[in-house]
Amino acid sequence: MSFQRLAIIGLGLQGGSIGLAVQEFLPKIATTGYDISPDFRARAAERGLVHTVCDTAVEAVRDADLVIFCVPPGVMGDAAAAVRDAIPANALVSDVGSSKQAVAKALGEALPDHLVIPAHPVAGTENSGPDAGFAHLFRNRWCIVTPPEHTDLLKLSALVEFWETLGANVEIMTAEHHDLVLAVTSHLPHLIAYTIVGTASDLEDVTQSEVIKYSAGGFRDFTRIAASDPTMWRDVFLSNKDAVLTMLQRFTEDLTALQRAIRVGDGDALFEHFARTRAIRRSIIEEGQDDSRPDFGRGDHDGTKGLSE
Ligand SMILES: NC(=O)c1ccc[n+]([C@@H]2O[C@H](COP(=O)([O-])OP(=O)(O)OC[C@H]3O[C@@H](n4cnc5c(N)ncnc54)[C@H](O)[C@@H]3O)[C@@H](O)[C@H]2O)c1
Ligand SMILES: O=C(O)C(=O)C[C@]1(C(=O)O)C=C[C@@H](O)C=C1
Repeated sequence: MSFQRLAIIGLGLQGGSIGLAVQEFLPKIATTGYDISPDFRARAAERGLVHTVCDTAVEAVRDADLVIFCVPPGVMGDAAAAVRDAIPANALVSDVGSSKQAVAKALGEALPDHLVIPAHPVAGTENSGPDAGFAHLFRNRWCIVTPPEHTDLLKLSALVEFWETLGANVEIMTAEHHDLVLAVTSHLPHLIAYTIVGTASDLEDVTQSEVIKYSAGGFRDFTRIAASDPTMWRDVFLSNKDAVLTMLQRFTEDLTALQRAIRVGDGDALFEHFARTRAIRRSIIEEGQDDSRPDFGRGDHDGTKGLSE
């Protein structure tokens, strides 16, 4: 089976990118969309993020055979509950939330009579809103699908094919495993970036604005991450609390070990650690997952500038 009518709820970075990607790679699918912000709906229509921007969510989902919720994790349940009676009974419901157990629970409770197969494209930028989306966001990125047990295999494979056609490499895992893995690969790095940028800013009396002056170095990379959407990231940390706290505990222990190595002058320990992490970075690049793309997601709406094929 393949989908014919997609409804996207939330027309920001993710929703907008899905809308544009579908128009480019799955042009036979008719797309409708809704965003809670009237200004964003107007902008989404201007940019043509979907074929039809609707004034209500009910209108957007009414004829859909695939509905994807692209709203912050904390409002997934409310956004779904608002359209419970309007989503056709045989439609597949999915989402793009960055945490999976809490979002799956919220969607399941809001839509007890619908089939929900959650997903998470591990692809994004620090930008948000209807101007942030671009069609190639998912190209060569992972999309993790976390189906419930005993799910409809036909619909699952249609969803996998959908994401693959948008350019993603799909991986299937449990929501629990997803949340643990993403806690360390995505959520913790964001927490660290938010922390270091905040700390540096708090220290401005000491550094006399040198934070800004010298931020062309490694610090600049942290400021990009720390510019990510506050609403979304508040919700990610609250909705993946247990896994994040587990990983934070481990991280703190490792940081303390490095702190000790510096204090006692254990150069070997520091060198070994840094050599290991350098090798990790190089293996990521060898696997073709390097993301140091010039202009990646920074307003070119294409994301391809500077990309070598
Ligand atoms: N930003 C990333 O890098 C990234 C990557 C992968 C997944 N995600 C996930 O995707 C989802 C959306 O994130 P985004 O980056 O597109 O955020 P975004 O802020 O760009 O877009 C979210 C949109 O949802 C709208 N919205 C909020 N509440 C709504 C409601 N009740 N009904 C309809 N629209 C509503 C907002 O107005 C906004 O336009 C989140 O769950 C996030 O965890 C984000
Ligand atoms: O590149 C970025 O700006 C991102 O933060 C993208 C990123 C990530 O951590 O990798 C952020 C959140 C997601 O849910 C998925 C992707």
